[in-house]
Amino acid sequence: MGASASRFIRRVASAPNAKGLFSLNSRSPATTTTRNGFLAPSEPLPPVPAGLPTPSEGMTSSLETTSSTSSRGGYPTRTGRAYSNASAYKGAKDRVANGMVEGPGKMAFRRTYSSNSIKIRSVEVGPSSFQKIKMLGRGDVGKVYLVREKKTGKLFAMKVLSKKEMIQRKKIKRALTEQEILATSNHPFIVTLYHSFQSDQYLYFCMEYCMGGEFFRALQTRPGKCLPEDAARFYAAEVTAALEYLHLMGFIYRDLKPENILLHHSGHIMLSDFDLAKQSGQPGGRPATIHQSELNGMPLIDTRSCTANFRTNSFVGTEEYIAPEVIEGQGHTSAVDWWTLGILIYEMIYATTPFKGEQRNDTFANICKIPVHFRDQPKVSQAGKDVVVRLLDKTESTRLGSKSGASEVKQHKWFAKINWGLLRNTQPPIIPASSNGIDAVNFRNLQESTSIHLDQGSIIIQGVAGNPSLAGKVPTSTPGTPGVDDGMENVDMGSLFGAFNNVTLVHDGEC
Ligand SMILES: Nc1ncnc2c1ncn2[C@@H]1O[C@H](COP(=O)(O)OP(=O)(O)OP(=O)(O)O)[C@@H](O)[C@H]1O
Repeated sequence: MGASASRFIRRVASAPNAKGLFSLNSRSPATTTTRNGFLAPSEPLPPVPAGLPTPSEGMTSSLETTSSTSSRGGYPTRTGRAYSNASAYKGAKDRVANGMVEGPGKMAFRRTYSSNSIKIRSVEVGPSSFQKIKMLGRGDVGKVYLVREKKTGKLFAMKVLSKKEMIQRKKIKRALTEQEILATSNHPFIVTLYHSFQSDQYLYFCMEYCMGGEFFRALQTRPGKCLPEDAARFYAAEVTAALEYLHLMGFIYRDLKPENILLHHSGHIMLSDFDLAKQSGQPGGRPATIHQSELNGMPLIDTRSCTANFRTNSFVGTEEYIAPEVIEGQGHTSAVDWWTLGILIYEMIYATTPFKGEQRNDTFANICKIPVHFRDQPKVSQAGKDVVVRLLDKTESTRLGSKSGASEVKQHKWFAKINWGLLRNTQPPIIPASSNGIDAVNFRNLQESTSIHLDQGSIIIQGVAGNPSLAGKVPTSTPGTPGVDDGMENVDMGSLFGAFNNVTLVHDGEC
């Protein structure tokens, strides 16, 4: 592997810090099918109804183990992660408008945000409903496959996580968190979940297939491995819209990096990999408050208030993207996501992250101590440098976004050219190579030593996820015994994975 490639390898580390455990990580992409079209809700959100529950205040600390990560199949990666559960976003979804938007020369459908936009049903498929086509990516405890649903012929990305690995690496909570976020999110820039279910050995996430592959890989193939400032601004804007939505739902993402940004075939982004995300203690988040814009007096949603006063101590993230307050073990808030946005913008423009050191400790020391430095080339506007400096403010309380969240970031002058309401109708700077989907031209060729056979898995209906009405409709098996070996015979899989919901999610316009 070349030097430039190895530069991107983030090893995930596990080492206790002052107040919590510490975990770093890496990634790769995969997803599927289309829904009715594409468009994102980055326009100002309507006021939040009063009376929504408020989160517990004060500091919480979560203990999380970590994994180490290197490269995936020879493809550079980095690190970070966390956990959560299911009914969080309904409130947030209820707050947003929906509709159909007409863009220049074409019409696209916007995902809707009404409470009716996602219908949750008992799971209607199982592993054997799908035919495996190829492996798209792999992570610490799972693999992501391009699959075709036998009945409909539709393509999906199927993430398959090994229960045994999750137990051994203490990653169960993370999988539950990921499921909750995916199952409740309804945003054009967040990867869509269609089904989730479990067999005796695996958890399955059947997701939209992001045919454009990893944004990280797209960056690697650009001249100089970077983007012109205008293009960087476009992707930063889409990421900001996605973070705005997550914060509104009460989630802190905590693992923004190019490897976790997938590209829809249209070229728009789709955020993925939510196992490091953290729920702010309150399902649905805390009610947003409204501020008046200092620029034009318009009302602005304060997404910061949705996670306000929630601090967590987990040491998670990707080495070069970790915020100073995480390293220093002070606990952190949703402001960490604005820090990572600053690193992302810098990396998109300069093809490197700003604080990268020889060793991990050098990187951490740089993050905490040295100011961000801008090279002479490429030339970057003053506003571009300013937004990076403001996002990379080492003092969390004065960082851009720390007062009122996304609306504050969106108002920075660097984003003045962005039409937030039409972001989804804007032509993305990179249009992924077109493909029939099956050839997965935007993915590396990965070989797997041990293959997972989808036909051999039967769904387990159990715990809170269990639905008696499904008995007899899908093959079931007794949790905890068959196929689980190597000292796992006595592990009560039923209780460990009982909170993993077997569901089919029907999105607007689908049936
Ligand atoms: N929806 C998708 N569409 C296309 N490719 C995808 C999709 N989801 C994941 N992938 C591919 O699979 C790779 C691994 O996915 P992901 O990072 O979600 O797995 P993971 O097991 O959580 O990994 P990690 O250990 O880094 O958390 C991605 O980098 C990407 O290449």
